[in-house]
Amino acid sequence: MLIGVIADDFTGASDIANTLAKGLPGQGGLRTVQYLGVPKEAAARNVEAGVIALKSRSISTELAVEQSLDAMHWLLEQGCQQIVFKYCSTFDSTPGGNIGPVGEALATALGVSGVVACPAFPGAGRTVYQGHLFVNDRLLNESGLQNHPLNPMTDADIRRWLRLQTAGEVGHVGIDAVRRGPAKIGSALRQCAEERRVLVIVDAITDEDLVTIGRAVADDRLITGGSGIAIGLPGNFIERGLAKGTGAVDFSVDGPEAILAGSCSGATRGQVERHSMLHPSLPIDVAGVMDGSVKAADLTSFLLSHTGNAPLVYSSSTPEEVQASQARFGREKVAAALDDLFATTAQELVKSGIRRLVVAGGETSGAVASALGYNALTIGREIDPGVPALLAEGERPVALALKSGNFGAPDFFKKALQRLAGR
Ligand SMILES: Nc1ncnc2c1ncn2[C@@H]1O[C@H](COP(=O)(O)OP(=O)(O)OP(=O)(O)O)[C@@H](O)[C@H]1O
Ligand SMILES: O=C(O)[C@@H](O)C(=O)CO
Repeated sequence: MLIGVIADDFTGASDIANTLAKGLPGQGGLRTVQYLGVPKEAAARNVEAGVIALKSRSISTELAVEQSLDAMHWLLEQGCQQIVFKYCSTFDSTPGGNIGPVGEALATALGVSGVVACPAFPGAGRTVYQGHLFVNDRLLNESGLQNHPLNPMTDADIRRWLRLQTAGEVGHVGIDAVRRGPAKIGSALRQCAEERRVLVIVDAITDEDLVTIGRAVADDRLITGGSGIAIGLPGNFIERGLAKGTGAVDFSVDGPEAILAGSCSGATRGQVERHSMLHPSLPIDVAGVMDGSVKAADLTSFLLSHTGNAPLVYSSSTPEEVQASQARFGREKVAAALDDLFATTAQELVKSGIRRLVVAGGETSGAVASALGYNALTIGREIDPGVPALLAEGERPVALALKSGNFGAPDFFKKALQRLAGR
């Protein structure tokens, strides 16, 4: 294993696994596997990039640091030369959140400083300019992310947001330095290290900027960012003859299908609206879930009775509805109840023979993937930017798409089911 990634949620892990497996056009990517939590056993020998999916974005800082360090140790034991800490391209975290503390703890453990922190993912509209994060043409705090159910993002200046979480000062390398090339980026990062700035927000607006940053950090032990930061990394190893460039695995799994959407993000709500016009779809009554009158069995029987027609169940709601439920039942309680519901539903679905499963939302996907107990998922072809097809191998293979809330085209659900079946 050459590159080891510690991802703070499940869909984020799939996202960066997709980038590593895809690589750059004409160059190829790395043979990549996504692990659900820190594996107990050694990785298979042909794995070139290992991505450990944690569920550490919204847990206590202490636990997030502990789990991330465990993951780092396992990855180093597998031979990794480079560790990447993957967080959300919209920098999802609270002011007391985990990006800063985990980044600093990994840097201390690896004895490094002046470490890149860059959430840019231009393919999904996320760019960093003058230390500010944009989603398409909007500042982060005006992009809809200010209404996120778990971590409302209310400041687009991610230097300032990160500084709320870190022990030390945060550095910044602007786009001018990035455009002057790898050597300039390297010297700017070294300067930050000399000033004892452990984490350094680096501007990036295009994929080319990210490739340039990738070249600048070819020999760095630690890199942090969104999936975009990995665009240039496979090439460093392929060019040196250390990786073969074989990348994503082609597979197809046909059979009964289901879609579960727990994300309330704008893109998912659009996908739900579009899909439910033409396919059997069941909205989840959140109050019913909270009083115990809506159960997993209700969701399962709906989905199983409509297989063949791409059935969907969803809790996705508008920001106003989410706020009303949270005010009535408590933010954590309602999230836990829904995550549990989706997890149990997924277990029952797979037991009943579902072979293709599409899940929308990072927390929701985490709950589902943990409940299904898959240890390792092979990375297949990209469905939409940031979302690969995943394969849980075994006697009865199950193909999955774990979609970040804000990812995917409006017709994502249908497209994902087709891609999983190799169509
Ligand atoms: N109707 C609802 N009311 C309140 N909370 C909800 C509702 N539907 C879902 N939730 C909770 O909101 C959270 C949504 O987070 P999730 O990570 O799944 O989606 P997301 O944040 O859009 O995706 P990502 O993290 O990939 O960007 C989950 O914990 C889920 O249980
Ligand atoms: O980086 C992103 O936007 C996604 O991979 C993600 O982490 C959303 O949960």
